[in-house]
Amino acid sequence: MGNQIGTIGYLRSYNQAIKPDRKEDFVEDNIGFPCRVVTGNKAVQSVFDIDLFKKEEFHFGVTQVRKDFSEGVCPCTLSNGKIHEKNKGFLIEVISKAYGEILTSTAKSVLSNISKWGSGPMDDFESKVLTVVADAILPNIFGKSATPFSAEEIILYSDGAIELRSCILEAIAGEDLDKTREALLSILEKMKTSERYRQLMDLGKSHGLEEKETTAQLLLPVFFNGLRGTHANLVSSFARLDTLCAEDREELREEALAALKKHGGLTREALEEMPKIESFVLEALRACPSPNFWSTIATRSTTVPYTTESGEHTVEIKEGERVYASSYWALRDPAVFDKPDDFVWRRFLGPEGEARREHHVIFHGRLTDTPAANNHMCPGKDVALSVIKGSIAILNTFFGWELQEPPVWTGTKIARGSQPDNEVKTKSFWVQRPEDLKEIFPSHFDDIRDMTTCG
Ligand code: HEM
Repeated sequence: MGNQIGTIGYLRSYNQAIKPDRKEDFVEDNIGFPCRVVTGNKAVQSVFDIDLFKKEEFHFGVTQVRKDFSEGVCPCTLSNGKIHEKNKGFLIEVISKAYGEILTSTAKSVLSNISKWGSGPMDDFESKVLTVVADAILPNIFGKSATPFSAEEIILYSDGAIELRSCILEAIAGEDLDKTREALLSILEKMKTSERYRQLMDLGKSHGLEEKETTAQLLLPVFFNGLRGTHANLVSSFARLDTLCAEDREELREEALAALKKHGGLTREALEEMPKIESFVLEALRACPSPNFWSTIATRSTTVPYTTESGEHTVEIKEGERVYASSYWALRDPAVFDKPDDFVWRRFLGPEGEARREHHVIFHGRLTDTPAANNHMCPGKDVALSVIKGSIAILNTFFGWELQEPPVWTGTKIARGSQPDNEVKTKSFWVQRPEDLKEIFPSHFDDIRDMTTCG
């Protein structure tokens, strides 16, 4: 298959274009360039080995980072070797500092944003959710900026900073990057005037990074990997709530309410007492993960062993071969997830659910693994899970809504990633259990109570 046909197939059918037959886990394919597509859950574990597979600098699968938007600095995610270790070491420190207050700021962000939403239809609901994510995460990294980062500029910058790979489409005629450039400059200005900018630069220096490199690592890795990644998975998790029956929604609500009451708010102890919320969120992230792939290049010719239902296999990979691993299909591998196409929100409960975390590879590693400077696992795993679980617990417990359309996921829409094919828009939004909301979050109650209440 040629590059052109491969591109058309992938852009048209996205995950479905690489649907596996489950007999072979390293399939030769073309998704705009020749590659091995890896879809088995056990097989992707070998792709995490950074001695065998490296990142293609500046490239994410079918897309590439525009060098003029990153000042020619390769973002952490796509760097290798010693440079990756410096970048990752710095970001691990930045993100672990952000983790301390993440639940307090998540509760504050969700409730203060909701107080501005009103109860009428919200056609821009998804961008409102991005503001929630930005307000929860960014103050823990940059301190309190005089002017907060806006969802609009984050979308403009992160959409424009990435383009289709040049070998796929020579150029997208007439693309207007002026707005992207303006958004980039606005984000940079807010970063530079933020409370913690100097501290961040000093931290970068202690990891051997110059100011330009430190700034670049705070841009794409935080605003694209971090915010857009968390946003896509939160929108999906929110929409999945709509697919549950009323009894199941109530069961999740009761669990969260008891934990929030007992601990007087969204604390780490409270979240630990919400295994059902956690299982629901992990299942939402399994059913439609964002990102849905990892692209790598073989560092040397090698023989990779792997197991499928039909037994033990080996595959010969040549040096320089592109290996494109699909988390979408790895998380739907029937060898490790029973009835993978069904949304089973209790899947990650109990001892069996605990064991299944080993196969939950959304963060580029097992959920039970630890991100480190010498692996490519996501350093924002705990921050992201706290924001998503905390937001879902508050939304489902104290609020009700009706969507304009029921969500549908086909895995065919590249522009939607993990989110439902149809944009999530609300028809109405209301407060429920106002007395409990007042008891647990008194300082937010006055701002919210004017919304229509119910229950
Ligand atoms: C649910 C939300 C998130 C998911 C599913 C996710 C997933 C991932 C995945 C799969 C990778 C590896 C990408 C690759 O190798 O191609 C990655 C890398 C990364 N993520 Fe996340 N991420 C999320 C949220 C975050 C957050 C909140 C942050 C930071 C605030 C963050 C920062 C990073 C960074 C810096 C890397 C590069 C790691 C490296 O190169 O070693 N992510 N993430």
